Amino acid sequence: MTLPVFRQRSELSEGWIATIAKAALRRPEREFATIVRNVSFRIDEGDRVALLGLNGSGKSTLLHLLTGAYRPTEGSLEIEGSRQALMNISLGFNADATVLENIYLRATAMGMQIGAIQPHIGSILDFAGVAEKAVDRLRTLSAGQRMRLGFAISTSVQHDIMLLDEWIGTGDAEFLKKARDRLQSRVDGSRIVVVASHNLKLVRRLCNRAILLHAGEIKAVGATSEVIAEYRSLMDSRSPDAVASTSSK
Ligand SMILES: Nc1ncnc2c1ncn2[C@@H]1O[C@H](COP(=O)(O)OP(=O)(O)OP(=O)(O)O)[C@@H](O)[C@H]1O
Repeated sequence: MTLPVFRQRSELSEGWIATIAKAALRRPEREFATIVRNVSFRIDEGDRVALLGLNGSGKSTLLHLLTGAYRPTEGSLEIEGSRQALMNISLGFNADATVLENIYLRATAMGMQIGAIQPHIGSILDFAGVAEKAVDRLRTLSAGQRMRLGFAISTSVQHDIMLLDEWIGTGDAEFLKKARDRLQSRVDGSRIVVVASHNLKLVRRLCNRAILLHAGEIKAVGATSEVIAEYRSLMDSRSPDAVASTSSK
C-alpha cells in the first residue's frame, strides 16, 4: 500500500524568521511511501483477529485497507459481508450542522443508505443522551457528548465484520459501561472481528488469532498466544524506551 507523503524541507540553522518564511512560501514536495507490503492473509468466519505491532508498524493503515477507505495499490483484497468500522469517532461530522443532520452525514460517510439509518434515529439520540439537543448545532455539544453521538451512530446497526482501532474512550463512567455492553454485543454478533490494539489483556480475552506487523510487513500470524510471544520478544529486542511505551498500554 503506497501513500503520498508531503515533505517540507526545513533549514533550521538559518534562524527562525527565515525558517518560517521558507515554510510559508515553499510548497511541500510530494513523494510516495510504501506503508504496508507483502501482506497476505485469510480471515475466516468466527475469527477474532488482533493486529499487533509497535507504533507506526502499519496496523491502522491495514485496517483502513480492510474498511475500504484505502484501495490497495498492488495486489487484491476480497471481502464478503457488510463492514462496521469503529476507528474515527468524528468521521463525517460537521460542527455547523445540527445533531440530527450529523447523524445522516455520518451514516452516509459510513456507507449507509438514508433509509437504513432512519429507523435508528430515536435510539441513537437516546443512547447518546442528546435527545433534547437534536436540533442544536453539533458545535454546542461537549466533546464527550460528541464522542457519545459518534459511538451511538457507529454501533447502531449490527454488521458482519467489525473493524476496530483500539477501544475508543467514550465519555463518563456511566456511558462507558453502556458503551462496553453495546460493543460486546456487536462483537458477539459479528462473524468476523479485527482489532488493532496495544492492550494485550484485551487481545487475549477477545481474539483467537493475531497478526504481528513490523515496519509494514507481517512478522507472524497464528494463535494469539504464539503471536503475543513473538511481539514480546520483538519489544525486548528494542531499546528500553520503546519497551516502556508499548508494553505499558
Ligand atoms: N495518510 C498517511 N500519509 C502518509 N504516511 C502515513 C499516513 N498514515 C500513516 N502513515 C505512516 O505509515 C506508518 C504506519 O502508520 P499506522 O498509523 O498504520 O501505524 P500503527 O501501527 O497504527 O501505529 P500506532 O500503533 O502508533 O497507532 C507510519 O510511519 C505513519 O507515519
